[in-house]
Amino acid sequence: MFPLVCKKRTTLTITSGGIALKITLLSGGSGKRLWPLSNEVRSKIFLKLLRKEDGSRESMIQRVCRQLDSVGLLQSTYIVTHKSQIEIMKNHVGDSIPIISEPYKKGTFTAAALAITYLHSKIHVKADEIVCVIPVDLFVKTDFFEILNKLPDILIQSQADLALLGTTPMYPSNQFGYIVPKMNNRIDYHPIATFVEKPDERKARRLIKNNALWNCGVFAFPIKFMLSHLKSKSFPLLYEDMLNLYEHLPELGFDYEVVEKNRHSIVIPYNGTWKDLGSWDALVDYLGNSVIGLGQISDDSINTHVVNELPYPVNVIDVPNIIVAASLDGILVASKKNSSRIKQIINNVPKRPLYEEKRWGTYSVLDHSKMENKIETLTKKIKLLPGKNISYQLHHKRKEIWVITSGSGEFILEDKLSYVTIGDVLQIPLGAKHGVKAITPLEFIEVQIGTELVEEDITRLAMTWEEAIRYCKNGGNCEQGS
Ligand SMILES: O=P(O)(O)OC[C@H]1O[C@](O)(CO)[C@@H](O)[C@@H]1O
Repeated sequence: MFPLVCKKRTTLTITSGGIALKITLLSGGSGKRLWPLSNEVRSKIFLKLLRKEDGSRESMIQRVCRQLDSVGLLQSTYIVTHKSQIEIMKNHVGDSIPIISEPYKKGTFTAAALAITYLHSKIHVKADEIVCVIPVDLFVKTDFFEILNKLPDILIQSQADLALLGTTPMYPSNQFGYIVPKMNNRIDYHPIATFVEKPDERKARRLIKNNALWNCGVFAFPIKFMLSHLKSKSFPLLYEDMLNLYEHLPELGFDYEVVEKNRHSIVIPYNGTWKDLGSWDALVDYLGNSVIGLGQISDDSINTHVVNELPYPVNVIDVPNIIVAASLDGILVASKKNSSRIKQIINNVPKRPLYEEKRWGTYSVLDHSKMENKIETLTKKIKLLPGKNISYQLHHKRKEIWVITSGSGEFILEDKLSYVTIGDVLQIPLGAKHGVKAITPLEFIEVQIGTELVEEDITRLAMTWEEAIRYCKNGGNCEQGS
C-alpha cells in the first residue's frame, strides 16, 4: 500500500562525531479530537488527509517517515505502537521499519522506556548512543528533521543529558508547554531554566517576552541516561521483563517524569513551521481543499470544511467557520473553535470501530441488527488488496454468507481450494475452516449470522496463504467456486 522502503538497516546507523543516533517514533494515543475519522484502531496518525506536493494524500505517519528518509534517518528509526495498531501501521509504512508493540497504552514515559529496553537488550545498542523520541502527530518541514542529525554533537558539546526542541511561539497559546531558556550567546542551544505547562494567556505573553519556546515534544538523550532513570524507578532493564510487567506499570508522561525533573537539559531552538495536528481546527489548514469526499459548500460558508468518508453527499449552505466530518462511526458538526470538545463526549459513543484497516485491506460494517431471540446479523463490506489474504480461520459463534461483488480470488473451505469470482455466493457454516486470497482487488459482502458477533471470535489456523494451502487435501488444485 505504501512504497516506503528504507535503505538497508544497520545496527550502527547515523554517526556524528562517532556517536550513533536512533529515532523512536511514539505513535500511541487514539486522537479522540479527530472523531469520527479516528477511532480505537484508526488513530489520527493514520488519516490519509495531508496533501502532498503531487496532489496525492498521505497520513501523518507516512509524512514523518518520508521526511526522516529524506534526511537519512529512516534506517535508524523504530516505531512504538499499541498492539492493536500493528496491522494498520504496516499498511502505512511497510515492513522494513521495526515496530515495538505496546501491550497496553501506558503514556509516553512508559512507551519510551519499552523502546529503550528493546534497543538496550534486544539489539544491544551501546549505552552512549543517543536516542531521540518524537511524537508522530507533529507537522513540520523537513528542516526540522535535519536538526536531529546534529543532536549527538550538541549533546556532547553541551554535556547535557537531555536535549529538547523548542519552537518560536506563534501566539500566546494556553494549549502548549513552554520552555524558558537561560539565554547564552550561542545560537544552536541554550540551557533550560524552567518549564511552564499550559499557562493562561497573560502568563503566556510574559513567557514569550522572556524568549520562551513551545515544547515540541521531541526529547534526545544517551541510552545510559534513561537506563539509570529506569533503575532508580525499579523498572526492568530487559525488554522481556518489561513486557511481562507492562500491564502493572504506571501510566506516566515523559514531560512530567523526566523533563521537568532533570537539571542538565538544553533546548535547541527551531524557527520553522511546527504544528500539533491534534484537532480538526489545526488539521484543516493542511487538507488543500475545503471538501474531501462527496459534498459542496456554498460561497458564503466561509472558512468551512467538509471531510466526508460516507457515500452520501454533505451540503453546507451559509454556515461559516465549521467543520463537518463524517464516517461510518458518526458525524461531527462543530464550530472550528470548539471542535475539540468532542473529546469530552466521545466516551458515550459505542466503541466497536465500524471501519478498520487490516494488513490485507479494509472492512466497513454496514449494518448490525440484534433480534429478540439473541440472534444477531452483521453485514460487512470487505476489500482485499491483490495478492493479500485473510487468515485461514474459523468462528465459534457465527456462520457467514459471502457474496463476491468484484474481482477474483482463491477460496479455501474445509481444506478444499476453489477459484471464486464476481457473483459467487459462498456459504461458510459455523465452525467451518475458511480463508480467501485476492488475485485481483477483491470485494465481497459478508453477512454474519450468530450470537455475540464480535471481531474477536476468530480462531486463526494459518496467517499466510502458503500455510493455508498446506491444509488442502487436494494438493492445491483449483475448482470452480459454488
Ligand atoms: O484474521 P484476519 O486475517 O484478520 O481476518 C479477519 C476477517 O475475516 C473474517 O472473519 C471473515 O471470516 C472477517 O469478518 C474478519 O474481518
